Amino acid sequence: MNAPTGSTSSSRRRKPLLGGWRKGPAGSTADSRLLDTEPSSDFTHTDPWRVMRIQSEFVQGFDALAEIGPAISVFGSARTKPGSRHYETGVEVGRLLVEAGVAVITGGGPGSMEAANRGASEAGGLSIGLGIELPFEQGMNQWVGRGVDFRYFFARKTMFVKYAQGFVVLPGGLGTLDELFEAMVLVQTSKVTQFPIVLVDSIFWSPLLAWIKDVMVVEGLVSPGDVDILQLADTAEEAVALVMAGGAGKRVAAS
Ligand SMILES: CC(C)=CCNc1ncnc2c1ncn2[C@@H]1O[C@H](COP(=O)(O)O)[C@@H](O)[C@H]1O
Repeated sequence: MNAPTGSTSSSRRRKPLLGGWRKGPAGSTADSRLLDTEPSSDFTHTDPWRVMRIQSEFVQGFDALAEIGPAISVFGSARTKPGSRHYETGVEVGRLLVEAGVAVITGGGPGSMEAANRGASEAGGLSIGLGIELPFEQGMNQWVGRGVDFRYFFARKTMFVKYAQGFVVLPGGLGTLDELFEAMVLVQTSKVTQFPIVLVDSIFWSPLLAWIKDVMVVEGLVSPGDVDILQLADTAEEAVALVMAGGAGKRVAAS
């Protein structure tokens, strides 16, 4: 990009400027163009505009969550129904986490997310939902006390990790596995440390763990030690005890 004068000489060629001024129509300035009424709103669908929106999601998330104190993120199926075994375990996990002194963060949706928010809210704790815009309108579950809505999965996923000191993962589908494997990779690559990941319900998770050990480890695709990134629990009590043995428990003890 040229310097503001628009001139370059071959003998003293200027370095390209990052973020240099761009010449607009004659007689216009950045200010005047900003204040002009746009003839069309198409610009709001361009990538530079999206970058601003993405940036605003991070700012909004940081603002909402920076001061929540110790917290644990709870993941699990959007499809479990109240009264089902997995839903009731989720309620119990939410309640016990609050009793252990931490805030509960979920995806803010239905099913096991709602269950964990419900347990946290009924126990009088901070119940957080990080909602995601989806093609089918869902809305935040009614047990979310503090909600933040996201358009972009990746911005939302940053918040789950950044503001929690561990994950409890209830049985779930693709969304739950996506969140679980992202966390595993962050631990495997030391992007996060002291970050317990606790899977609840050995009947549900054992086949996946067996496949990791018997296929991935045997083929040399992951290290035997990578399996230890995950801990297995069968009850809400066990899960909360394991997850609180990490960074969240230390923060509660220190406060
Ligand atoms: C009934 C239905 C599909 C509702 C979707 N509504 C949702 N609202 C918020 N987060 C969601 C939703 N669906 C998936 N997720 C994300 O993916 C996980 C659940 O996906 P799944 O049901 O396991 O695959 C949750 O932990 C959540 O973070």
